[in-house]
Amino acid sequence: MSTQAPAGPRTRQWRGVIEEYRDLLEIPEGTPAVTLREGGTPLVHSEWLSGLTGAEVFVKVEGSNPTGSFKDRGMTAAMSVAKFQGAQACVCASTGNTSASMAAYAAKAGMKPLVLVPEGKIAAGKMAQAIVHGAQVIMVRGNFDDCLMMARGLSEKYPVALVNSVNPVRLEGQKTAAFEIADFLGDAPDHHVLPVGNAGNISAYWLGYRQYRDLGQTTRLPVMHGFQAAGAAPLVIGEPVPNPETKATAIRIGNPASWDLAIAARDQSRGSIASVTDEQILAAQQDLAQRDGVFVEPGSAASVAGLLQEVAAGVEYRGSTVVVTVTGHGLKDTATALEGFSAGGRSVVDTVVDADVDAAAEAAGLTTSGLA
Ligand SMILES: Cc1ncc(COP(=O)(O)O)c(C=O)c1O
Ligand SMILES: N[C@@H](CCOP(=O)(O)O)C(=O)O
Repeated sequence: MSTQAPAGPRTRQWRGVIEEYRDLLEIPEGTPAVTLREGGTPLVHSEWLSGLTGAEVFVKVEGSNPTGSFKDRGMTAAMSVAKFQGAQACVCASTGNTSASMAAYAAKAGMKPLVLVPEGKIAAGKMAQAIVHGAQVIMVRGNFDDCLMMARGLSEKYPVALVNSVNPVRLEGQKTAAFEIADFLGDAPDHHVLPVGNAGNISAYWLGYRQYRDLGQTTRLPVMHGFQAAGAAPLVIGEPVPNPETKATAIRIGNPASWDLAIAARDQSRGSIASVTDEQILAAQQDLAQRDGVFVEPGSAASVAGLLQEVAAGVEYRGSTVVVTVTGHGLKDTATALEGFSAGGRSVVDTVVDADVDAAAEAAGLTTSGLA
């Protein structure tokens, strides 16, 4: 161990995606950043998924953003521009994460946040975020698609900025995840796997990958693999789903706003958009948590479930580089995670003992020479 003090700071502070990539973003010149220093999220090597696929698999952990999801990348951009253009209030429809993110950035910007959510279908953690950040939350008797129709209507009729991903500035912010991945790997990956709901994110990644390739920052484009929940898979069946249903409430969306952009990303990359069941999603959530130490929410685990499904079907990844985006933090929806845990046949609380060291050791199967 050195006895010398370090010469200077070991790390510089990450400045947030606008300041890190401003010259690559289409936002009005001179827009001051409303930022919580989002982005710069970990790209974690997965020994588990690499072993299964024969590829080098990395997990892009977007739950490490300030409000716990990838939405923050888009929200810093949309809210910065809205504020710069004089908006005093903002609105979004949400399955939870967009509202949590918008509420936090509205607080930072000093704007009034108005949230429209499908009644009874938002995970408790996300709802708490929106409320605690001071949003006015309106519950709608309907699904996300109804809420988005209302949010669009409100922004057309009243002076409120719409910050869902139909606002193109949101995609500008979200495409920075592709830049970060390419910067870290030194090139674009061969394959990119991610969950798809309203379809803004797959569109944003594709925008980012193409921009970097066109600028000569990368030599190739990845094949995009999107995954929807089986009960909410309009892009897979090729038509809107009037009553989408899935335990992965984040992606409980029947008529994605960025439909055409997502199909373009799929086709231009010679990729695919397929579906996975809720059982596969919850199993993948547990596996990722227990094998790689990354706890994600169910909607995020659709990407991991999708990769596992492709490997089981014999899709060949050997020798390639694969990035799997996991979009939101597991702590946002502990109820569904624990439900999935019990459904897998395990009791949530394993054991209760008296305050006694040996009783705890016995319950844990520990002996003085190791594990029993
Ligand atoms: C955690 C999570 N994952 C994935 C998605 C899907 O992203 P997108 O709507 O951009 O397709 C969402 C929101 O829809 C989400 O909240
Ligand atoms: N999962 C999203 C749905 C809205 O998506 P957006 O990207 O269009 O804002 C959410 O968290 O609300």
